[in-house]
Amino acid sequence: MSTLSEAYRDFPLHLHHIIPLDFNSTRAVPESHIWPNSDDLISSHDHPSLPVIDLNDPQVTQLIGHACETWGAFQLVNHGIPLNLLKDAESETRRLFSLPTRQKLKVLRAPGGTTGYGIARITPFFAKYMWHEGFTIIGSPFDHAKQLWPHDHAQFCDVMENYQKKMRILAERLTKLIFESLEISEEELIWVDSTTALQLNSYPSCPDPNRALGLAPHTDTSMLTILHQSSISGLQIFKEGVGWVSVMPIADALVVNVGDLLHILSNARCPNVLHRVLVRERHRLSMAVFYCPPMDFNLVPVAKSGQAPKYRSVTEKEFISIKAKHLEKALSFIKL
Ligand SMILES: C=C1C[C@]23C[C@H]1CC[C@H]2[C@@]12CCC[C@@](C)(C(=O)O1)[C@H]2[C@@H]3C(=O)O
Ligand SMILES: O=C(O)CCC(=O)C(=O)O
Ligand SMILES: [Fe+2]
Repeated sequence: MSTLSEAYRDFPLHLHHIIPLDFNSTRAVPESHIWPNSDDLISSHDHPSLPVIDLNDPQVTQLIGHACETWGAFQLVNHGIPLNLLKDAESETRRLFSLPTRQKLKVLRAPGGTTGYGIARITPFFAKYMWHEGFTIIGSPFDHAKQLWPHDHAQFCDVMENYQKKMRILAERLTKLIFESLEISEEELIWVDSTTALQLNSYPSCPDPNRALGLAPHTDTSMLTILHQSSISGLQIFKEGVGWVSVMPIADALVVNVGDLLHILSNARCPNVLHRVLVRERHRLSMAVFYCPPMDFNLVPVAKSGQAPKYRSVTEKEFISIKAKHLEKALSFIKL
């Protein structure tokens, strides 16, 4: 097994855990999409906010290291990704989700597949459905784009391929800075064969935003994730001792968060930050790039001197399989 797609092939989903609601023809939130404890969805405002880091800051290594160890996330400015690429990617994302439902269903994710249109993979673990539709790209989106726009797919493909390429370079740069600050020695293997998955997210306009949820609380199955959110708020991260903290959209900034794989590799020094997405009356978009080492990469926890390893070593593919079956309980299976 060598690719991300292959890693998920053994865990096919039922179609009702893939096909989104037809949001265009839904006037009220159906029972299936109403989440209990909706009080918890109203966020408070008097709490610290996520650090904002300038990639050109002379202290950037320490700043990023500290943010990863305390919050497991930060906002990044001056990241070097061309701003018109962010804009183009967002507008291509909008073009995709604006298509009629029957058109989007042509590129529905296969039950054992990873790429294409559908709801979040984590859906089967929750009693309620999320107010969300997604489109996952790994490598070239050509085959799907050609089905969506038989004569007009070049722009979508160019933008999405370029976006992945640039984000991968940024993810590598950030990973190197984090490794340097945590004193994790680099293994060549990581830089050569790492993969990225690009997840386009759409949270349709919701008639009753306080009772629905865009994405249920989850951690990402990645080394790190680089997210671009549109100007509409909704993302929240859970901070130990504080609670749910909203990540306020900053124009042109990127949100970077620690995933499960860096959490393991850092011997739990970096929290794999739990996050969720609230919905709004207005349509919200986001684009997430999941940066993952090669599938047979062996995650060996690197402890600070004098500390014992908290997890046993595990290959990425083994961890992905455990997580596909057990979701948030996955880490308890490798705990020492
Ligand atoms: C590389 C990845 C990361 C995946 C699976 C695969 C492709 C799609 C990603 C997401 C995107 C939406 C949230 C999430 C929780 C989901 O359900 O699908 C993510 C998941 C993970 O982080 O586990
Ligand atoms: O839409 C967002 O702000 C977050 C998306 C997310 O958490 C994900 O795609 O894993
Ligand atoms: Fe996420």
